[in-house]
Amino acid sequence: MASANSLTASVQALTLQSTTQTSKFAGCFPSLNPMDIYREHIAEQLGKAADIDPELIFSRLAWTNTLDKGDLSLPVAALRIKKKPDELAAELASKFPESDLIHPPTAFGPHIQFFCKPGPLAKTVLGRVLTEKAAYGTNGNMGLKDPSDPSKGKKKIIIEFSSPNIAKPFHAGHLRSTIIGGFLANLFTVMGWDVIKMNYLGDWGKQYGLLANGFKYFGDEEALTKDPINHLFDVYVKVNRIVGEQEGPIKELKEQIKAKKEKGEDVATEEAELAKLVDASEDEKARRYFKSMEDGNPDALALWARFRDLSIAKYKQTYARLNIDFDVYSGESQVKAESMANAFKAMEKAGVTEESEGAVIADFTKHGAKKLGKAIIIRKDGTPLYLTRDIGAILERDEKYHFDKMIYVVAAQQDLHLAQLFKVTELMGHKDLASRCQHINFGMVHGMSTRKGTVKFLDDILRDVGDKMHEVMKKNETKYSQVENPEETADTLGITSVMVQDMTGKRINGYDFNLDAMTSFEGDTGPYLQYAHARLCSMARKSELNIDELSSADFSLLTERHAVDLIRLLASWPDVLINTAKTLEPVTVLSYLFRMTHMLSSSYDVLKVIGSEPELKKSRMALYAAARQVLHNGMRVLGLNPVERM
Ligand SMILES: NC(=[NH2+])NCCC[C@H](N)C(=O)O
Repeated sequence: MASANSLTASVQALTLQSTTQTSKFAGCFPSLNPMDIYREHIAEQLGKAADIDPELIFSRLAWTNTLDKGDLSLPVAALRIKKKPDELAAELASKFPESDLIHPPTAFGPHIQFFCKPGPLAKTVLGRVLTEKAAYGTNGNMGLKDPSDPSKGKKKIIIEFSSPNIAKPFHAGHLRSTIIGGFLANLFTVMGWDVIKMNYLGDWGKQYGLLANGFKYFGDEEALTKDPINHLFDVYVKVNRIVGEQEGPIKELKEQIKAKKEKGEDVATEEAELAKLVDASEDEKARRYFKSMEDGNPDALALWARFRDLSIAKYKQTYARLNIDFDVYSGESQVKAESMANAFKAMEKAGVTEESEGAVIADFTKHGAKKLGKAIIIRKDGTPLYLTRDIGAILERDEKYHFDKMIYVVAAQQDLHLAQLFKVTELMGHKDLASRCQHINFGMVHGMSTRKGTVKFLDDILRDVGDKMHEVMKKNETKYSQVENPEETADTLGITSVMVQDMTGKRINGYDFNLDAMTSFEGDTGPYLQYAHARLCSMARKSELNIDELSSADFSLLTERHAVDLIRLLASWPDVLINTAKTLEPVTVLSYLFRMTHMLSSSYDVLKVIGSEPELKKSRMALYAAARQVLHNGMRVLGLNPVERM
């Protein structure tokens, strides 16, 4: 399983080996990243030939988006030499000495394009992929506090994601947060960070009172243990219906009182009646119940804790299907009153808060942040709010974990909330803490529902997509009969479909949840990606070669353009990961993987394995095995489970 924990092991093995082999350039790891061998080489050679600081050249060498632009490119304007860039590029290109590693470079406008010579590249890249396996592309040095002194340890990151609300549906926003957060956790893990995965549950508030009372009327012990999430939701819906029914008469009576008062009539009877209605209402009972929780009533807290524990146990099962396990189940309930009180004092002292109609508010417009408006910090009745808890929590986490970075993966609908949280933190005097925090947001998903109805629990969605994939698989009888565990494979393919659809665009773009589109084999979909992986696995089986011995193949036989381009693409995988650590976009990885699958599918006819001479067969199989490995590594970072047959 591609849990972040198993990824950690791959990273560590390689990092240890790389620290013994360092480069004179900062951030250059030739033993981890083949392209760094080339960057180092170009920087030194060009530096010497043209008398330019090699460090400057090294830091300006960029990767390319398409292979026709070279393997590395140097935008010469960045060298800050007073000459027309086009002329300078031509001049420097001509000065570049003959090299074993690089073809004579060409100037293309203001860029110099460098193309690697295929022979040595194939040897380095394929050799490494086949021996480093899951560790190829990882870079444990990126997460070190001090890359020149590993004994100082790793940087620590908290990634808070998923964070559903107990007893309410797990909606599309939580699904996206789960997918993106899981991906970020894997990404930072392969970059050598110490990652803490945190789930901040919506597990506190008046809705709990409602739920607890509702459970007295509609609860069923057996149903609760069997399927807590669905049962609690049922109870929640039923008791909410009563709340809805009671609202009408209360509202009516309030209007009557208002009208009578305007006419100057006596309303004593009506007011007494209203007080009675309100007092007996579920809403008021819920408020009282929650108050008893806040006051520490042991019975109320015990019931709440049971609901919470059962829900978490169930969530864990669902997360496991997505290859995710959390290190910490925190939640709104876990924020200490003391932390909120301390935060409140700090806010008061810093002049962030003020009184307004009995409540305490923060008016950001007075603190140079017009767009953030005003926010209530403490309600009129003295109770804290969602924002207040987040303020307490951010301080607690800072104290407890001493993190270098914290990411909140939350829908763009909460942009204002997180901006307010970070601003308050800064204004309270924790500017440094605020600067270590980042909101990773994302757009909305429309129309997420199952085929049978609109129930929006994650399990239902995953089951539905899995069923659909099962139908698709059954259509190919011969293949279907060879799949060992078709149900499990269908489940994996379904989950892949959902996740790939989610990661196809930039995070901020919303999309329509489209069951037919995501489960199709046409286009860049999850099933297509899995198919590409399964096909490479099948090729390895049919070749009857020993995959562990392929690194001894003669790579110089791989001379065709298709082979060379594929190797060049495999060479860039470590750079793709480094770039992803900057964009923090799953699509950066995903589009790389689809580029590879397209290249593979156009290679099969040209680079045949079966039927080729033994040596050629072996070297081509080595190429495909390396491609499979990188595909596998990329899918694992995305949180996908690559299948071997389908
Ligand atoms: N620290 C936070 N506020 N995280 C986001 C929590 C999301 C919240 N439970 C919701 O469903 O809307």
